[in-house]
Amino acid sequence: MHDADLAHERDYVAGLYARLDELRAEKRAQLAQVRRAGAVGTMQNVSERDAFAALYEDRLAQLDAVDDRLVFGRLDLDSGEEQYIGRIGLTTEDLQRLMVDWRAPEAGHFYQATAFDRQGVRRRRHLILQGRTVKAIEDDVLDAGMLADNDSLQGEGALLAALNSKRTGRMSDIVGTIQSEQDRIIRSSISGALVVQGGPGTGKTAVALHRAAYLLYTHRERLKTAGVLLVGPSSSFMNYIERVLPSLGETGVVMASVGRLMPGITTVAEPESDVAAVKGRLDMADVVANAVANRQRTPPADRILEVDGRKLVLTPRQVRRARDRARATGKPHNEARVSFVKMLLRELTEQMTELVEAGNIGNNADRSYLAEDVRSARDVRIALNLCWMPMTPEKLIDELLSKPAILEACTPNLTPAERALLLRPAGAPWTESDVPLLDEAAELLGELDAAAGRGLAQQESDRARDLANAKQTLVNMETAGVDVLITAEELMDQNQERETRLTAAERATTDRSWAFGHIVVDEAQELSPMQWRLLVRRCPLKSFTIVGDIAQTSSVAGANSWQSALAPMFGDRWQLEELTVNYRTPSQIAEAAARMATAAGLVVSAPKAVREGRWDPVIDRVDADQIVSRLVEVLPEELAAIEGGLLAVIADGPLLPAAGKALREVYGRRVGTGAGSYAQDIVVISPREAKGLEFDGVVVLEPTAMLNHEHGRVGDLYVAMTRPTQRLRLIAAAGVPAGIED
Ligand SMILES: Nc1ncnc2c1ncn2[C@@H]1O[C@H](COP(=O)(O)OP(=O)(O)OP(=O)(O)O)[C@@H](O)[C@H]1O
Repeated sequence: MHDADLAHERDYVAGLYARLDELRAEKRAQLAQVRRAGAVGTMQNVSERDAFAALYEDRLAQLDAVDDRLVFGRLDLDSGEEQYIGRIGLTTEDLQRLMVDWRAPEAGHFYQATAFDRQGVRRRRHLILQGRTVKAIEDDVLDAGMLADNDSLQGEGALLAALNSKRTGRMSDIVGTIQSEQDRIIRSSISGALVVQGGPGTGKTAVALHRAAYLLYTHRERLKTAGVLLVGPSSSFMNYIERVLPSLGETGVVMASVGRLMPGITTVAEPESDVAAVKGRLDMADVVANAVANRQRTPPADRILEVDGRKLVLTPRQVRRARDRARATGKPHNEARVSFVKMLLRELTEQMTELVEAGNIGNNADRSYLAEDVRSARDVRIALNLCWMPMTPEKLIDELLSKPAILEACTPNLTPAERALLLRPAGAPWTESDVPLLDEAAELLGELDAAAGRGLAQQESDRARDLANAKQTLVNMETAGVDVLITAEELMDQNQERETRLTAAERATTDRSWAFGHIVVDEAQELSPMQWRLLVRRCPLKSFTIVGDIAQTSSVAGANSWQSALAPMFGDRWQLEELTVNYRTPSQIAEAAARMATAAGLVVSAPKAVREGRWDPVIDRVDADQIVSRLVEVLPEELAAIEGGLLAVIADGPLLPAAGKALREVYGRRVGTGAGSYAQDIVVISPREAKGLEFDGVVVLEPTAMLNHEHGRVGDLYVAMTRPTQRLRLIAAAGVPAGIED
């Protein structure tokens, strides 16, 4: 019976792939036709042809991206209907449904139905594919009545197969095996802030990515113009996850690490965690505001300005009045400067006119040229700039952090020690924790070239023009013999969508005022209050998915509780969901990590591990000068245990370079160190770099150093111990942390 079922599924799945190929061929033919039509010159212009080509290219790219594990499930419903669930929706030519997109509402039953709450499902079938062939099927029979005539019940096999597979250094999607507690979160409402708390390995990152894909599918209208931003802790983490969304057929998500959120600025990690903590405090917003106000100065005494051999006087009172009026406009510094300058120039021109007229009584010549003389006089330009200097965010923050006098003037609430932490050489590289300061400055300074945005009337006339172009394009296409099944409005919207999608990604790097429709934040516990402030500015609707684990916080600027982290930006308007099952780490290792963390005083939500491992954690006790040599000695054993999988050596401080050097001597280019090296099979990294990643085997060097490190947090060791999917080894000289000594 099982064989018959398998044969049936193979036939069906072959049919799905045949349909996919057919659609691809169709789109390819349409694309070729458009290109040919363009080449013979019947197009109105090249951009119209390109617009049509882009439409087909997009569809083709989506169809190409879903080849791997195209279909993964089938539901047998009480109604007798059978529904296949896959990466995209497919229909026959005459619109009979062949496969349902996993994000469609009816596909939710595939992930949520249980024997207690069947939701009209009699049987859920997992299809496990190898290439395009069904290799195995596994059934969850939810309706007891079916059990009698069915002997192919195989429970959680698909999940376990996925979990036991070797890691590649890149995350893959979990669309075929999403579990019900995860699915509930993925499909929850878009409005407001949703916090997903979960211990290590509970699928928080996976859930965050699938949720982004779900939201784009379900709220396409709303999100196509605004876009979704996905924020992660580091660029190595972004590399790790970057393939997941394309594999789900989504390319409309802008992905950025927290250090990349200020357009045009590249950053390094903040080397000192104490510095990060001060820069991350919310009162830094006041410091930046003070720095801006500090650039709006009143001269201490009258200033004499020479214009064409005449002497004008600029008084502190005049400057103060102009400053107050300019501030009262409520505009940012650079834009308010226009009012300030205009007012003072008017007053100085009046003075100049009086002086000129005093020497030419009775002569009523036109004196309008005087305004230009005053405006362009060197003395005037210098004086006005000194009173209200046009500023870029980079210059403002660089000077704030490098000039002790400015720093002191702008930080009345900081202690001298805190000020000393902030001080750095002029022109020093920007760090991740400078980004929120730069962003705050950009907000308060405004555009240097305060060009007005496009007016409504302009937008309307643009739309009318686009529509006329789209109609003409369709006429041209039909004349050229292309079978056009689309209206002019659809074509125009499609083009605008494409434009905006490109623009959403582009504008994330060029326009800091872009407002996203939704923001997904991963490893959110690491964010400082100032980073939160920046993110909320990027999504004024406050539509957020926030995932993280408070117990894994390693940044000193990060959060101790969701309540304290979110209250300043969200008040109590956020909802908490929890993930409770650990899919990554075998139970022996997960329990050891939780015991260690609890003994060290950390409150952990220790999730239940979904599987047992083959090994308990291995602990080696050695002398301090033997840590690295022991590592080299045991590495062959560790590599053999994980049979060609990925191995990470996690260390901190001087041990990190020492381990990298020693291993490279033996294993050469197989060893990668630092960000971007996850293509290698042996990786030597710090706990911070390991955050969010996973490996088949992990060796932790000197665990107590991660606990007792001056700025370290228990979270660092907890992160390190919860990275493996198979095996964990600790090499310890300075004692074994409480909770795991045997
Ligand atoms: N439903 C699932 N089906 C298959 N694999 C899953 C499922 N849920 C999670 N996983 C796998 O478990 C591992 C851990 O997931 P993920 O990295 O998303 O967890 P996390 O909660 O972000 O972990 P951490 O906080 O420790 O970084 C990944 O390999 C992921 O693919």
